[in-house]
Amino acid sequence: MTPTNPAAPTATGAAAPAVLRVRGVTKSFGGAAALKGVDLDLFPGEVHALMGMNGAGKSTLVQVLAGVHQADGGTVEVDGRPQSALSVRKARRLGISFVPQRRELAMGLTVAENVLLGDLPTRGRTVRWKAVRAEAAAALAGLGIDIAVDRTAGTLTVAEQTMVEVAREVRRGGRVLILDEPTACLSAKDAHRIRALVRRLRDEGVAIVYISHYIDEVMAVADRVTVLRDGTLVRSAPAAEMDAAALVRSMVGRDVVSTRPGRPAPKDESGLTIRGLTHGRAVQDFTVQVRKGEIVAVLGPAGDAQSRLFDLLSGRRRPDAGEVHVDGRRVPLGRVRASLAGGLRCVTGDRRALGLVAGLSLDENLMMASDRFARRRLHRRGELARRAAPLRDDYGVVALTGNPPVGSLSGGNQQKVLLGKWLETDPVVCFLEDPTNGVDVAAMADIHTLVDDLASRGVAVLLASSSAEEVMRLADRVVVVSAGRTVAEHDIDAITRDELVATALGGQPQ
Ligand SMILES: Nc1ncnc2c1ncn2[C@@H]1O[C@H](COP(=O)(O)OP(=O)(O)OP(=O)(O)O)[C@@H](O)[C@H]1O
Repeated sequence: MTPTNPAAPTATGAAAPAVLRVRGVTKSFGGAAALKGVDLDLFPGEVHALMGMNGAGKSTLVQVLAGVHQADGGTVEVDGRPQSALSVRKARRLGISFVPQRRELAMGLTVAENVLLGDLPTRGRTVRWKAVRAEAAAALAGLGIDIAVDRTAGTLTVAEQTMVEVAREVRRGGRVLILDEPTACLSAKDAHRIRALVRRLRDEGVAIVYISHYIDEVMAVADRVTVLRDGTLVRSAPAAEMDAAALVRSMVGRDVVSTRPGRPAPKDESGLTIRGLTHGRAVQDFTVQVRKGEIVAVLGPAGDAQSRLFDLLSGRRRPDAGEVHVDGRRVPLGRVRASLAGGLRCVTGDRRALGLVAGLSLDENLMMASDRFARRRLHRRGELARRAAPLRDDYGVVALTGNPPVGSLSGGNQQKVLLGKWLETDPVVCFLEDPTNGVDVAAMADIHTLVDDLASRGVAVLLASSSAEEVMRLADRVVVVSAGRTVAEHDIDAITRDELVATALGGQPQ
């Protein structure tokens, strides 16, 4: 099981010694083991995918390598030299760079300032701003990234933010680049740009650790794949020796099939009617009708129109124009309370910032929405656990220890808590923004079944998704949005996946 080869061929075919060699790394949190003796060899000029189900230990392992967590046991060698007690600073000095799931740019600063953060060129005590711009522009151009250096980081798309972070890390001398789900929630086009950048860095000799839940993507980009399950390495092999089904089996321990079920036909009554909804440039004249029991998808890059739709439908923001009707009744806009009272349940795509309260426990988060509707204020601890238990089961939420803070759960488990929290509160209409963001293949299949059940119960579902596969799997109809405007609308059985991707990329299907 342990990868024993001391050297592996690089993309150029030459043998090179491992830049990073990990042996028997263990790590526990509160007495529960997240890593149980993991080995990993990483070679220059390879894309090494790290795969596994939610909670398998991928993020913990890379955080040990990046010095964020200290391992309890085992060894890490960089260029053949054992490193004890890696800190973030030490890891960085050794050329190990980490781009975490959540982007970490200073959003108020410019792209140039972010690329050179911590290393601004100065003369005496004055920053040489011209040099800042020139050096940042050169760093970006050197990687083929076309982003103006004067733009404020906050105005960048998620894909652009990722590229700027990668440029910063490469400029700092990163020889090992760890990317934790760099394409989660990106449109097909943006994900393609990120993968092109990864291949380019690989060809320049950078060793890349690539965490992703997208099997097709891993098969396309990875040279080697290591699979973790329950904190243990179950397989490490060249990607060419694996196929998608075998990969799923080694991650999950069984086959996973997620096929479109025969759902009852939608009712004739409208569950949700949106007319002329407009907010700035993000959403322009958006009109859609969703019948009870129907799933209508809004396909477009995550982030812009989709999060704005979340803001408008949930009442967080008031639109410039437009009307929303739920079950035939007009819902006052711009007030969260009115949106909830109207029967709308909106599940955000930004679970960390908007969806969950990180400091509260798993069970408290899971029951928070139901308790709000029941106007329940006081909890006895045992009672909370008793009420939350069936929901944990139904939504397949798994924690290492009893009832930890929700923020310590793996990404996929957090996503299940978020869905459980809202879907159990008698919705008339659900707006779901990228509901399988960051979840593993098995959880993805589970969540798709939950959404099917929701529609079968007669709920009108508006699904914002950046994944054509997900839209094909779930939706009855699809609305394609680009730059805030609807550019196409199709019945799902009247369009193929490839035509859908082509439309989303800007062209009209023939
Ligand atoms: N700081 C922490 N405190 C307590 N438990 C933690 C902490 N960090 C991780 N864990 C637990 O360790 C296990 C491994 O988590 P990890 O985040 O490494 O999984 P993962 O494979 O990256 O999952 P995902 O695909 O969902 O991101 C999980 O059960 C998680 O709840």
